[in-house]
Amino acid sequence: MDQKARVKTRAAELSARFQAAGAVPVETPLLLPAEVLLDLYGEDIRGRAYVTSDALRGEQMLRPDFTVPVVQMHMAHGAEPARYTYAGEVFRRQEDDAARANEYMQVGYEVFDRENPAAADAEVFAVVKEALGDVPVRAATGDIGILAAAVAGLDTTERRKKALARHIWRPRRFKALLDRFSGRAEMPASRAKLLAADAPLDHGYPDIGVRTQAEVAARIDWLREDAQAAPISAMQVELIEALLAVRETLPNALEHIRDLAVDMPAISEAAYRLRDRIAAMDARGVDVNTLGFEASYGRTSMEYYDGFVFGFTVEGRADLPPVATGGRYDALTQVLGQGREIPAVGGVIRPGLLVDLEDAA
Ligand SMILES: N[C@@H](Cc1c[nH]c[nH+]1)C(=O)O
Repeated sequence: MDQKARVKTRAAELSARFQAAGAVPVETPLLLPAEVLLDLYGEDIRGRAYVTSDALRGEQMLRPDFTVPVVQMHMAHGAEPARYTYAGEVFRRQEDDAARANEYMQVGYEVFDRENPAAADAEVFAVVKEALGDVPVRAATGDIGILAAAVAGLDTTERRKKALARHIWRPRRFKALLDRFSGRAEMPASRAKLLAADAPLDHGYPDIGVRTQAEVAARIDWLREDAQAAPISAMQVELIEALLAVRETLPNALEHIRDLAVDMPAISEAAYRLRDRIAAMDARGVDVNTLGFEASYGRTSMEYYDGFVFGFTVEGRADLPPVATGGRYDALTQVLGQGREIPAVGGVIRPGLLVDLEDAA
């Protein structure tokens, strides 16, 4: 059998497994409206989606994933609770590694259930893990909700918190902002000059940039206002950095995070959710004592994640993308829900990688 046909067969097996776990098979269009949906993925995918124009329908893109169209479909006419599975191709441009596929299959499992989010997290993780069988993978878990709560709890202006929350996904920019907001980094001379000028927009040459004068003025206003705000305290910065550095087994991570929560009460709720998730995973037979938790895990993937995140990577093969990934995306259901929302979590397996690994075994 040729390789593509084998991958399809393997995908059908995975899909059958997910159906046996309670999921209903669904299909989504290959072409999606880019103007409405592309921003929901965040910067990485926005730069990597194949977008084309259509005179009648506006910008269209080749499906970069299934989660967004499945959420859209569920919010339009799905009954609750719901479990879905899908199998098909997704498309993402590769920027630096031509050897990586720009078109590959995903088989997914998504749970929309408001009853018990911790149990749903554990269910998705366990179902995906079991479907991976014996291939030598290493699992990592994280929680975007803990980071978001820590940022929301900072003692600083709303705008700064918003800026930091937006940059959770870009660790270097996040760090640079934190340095700036805490006064650890000096303001660059060029900016100091800009903020000091009376009429910074009267620069004497035509506007050729992508921003309008009004946008530039608004940005300068915010930089001025920000320059007046009190710095974020050194202690709060240290707490955030200590949190970002948490990287140990789940039970140890929980303990560590609870310690941090003493000085950072804003993360207490999220720490309870982590505790409940660990208990739910344990109840599903996951060996939580050896499972890793990295607070920074998932900070470079889909920007719709806002809670539990996980991935399975191939042991000793850092060159390969993860063979399975997933996470919780409660807020996405609200964005696409037109007034409705439902907690939701899911994950995908790449059957193409699985076939390669099984061949190599
Ligand atoms: N859609 C995600 C995986 C996922 C499914 N459900 C939740 N997350 C991806 O393609 O990376």
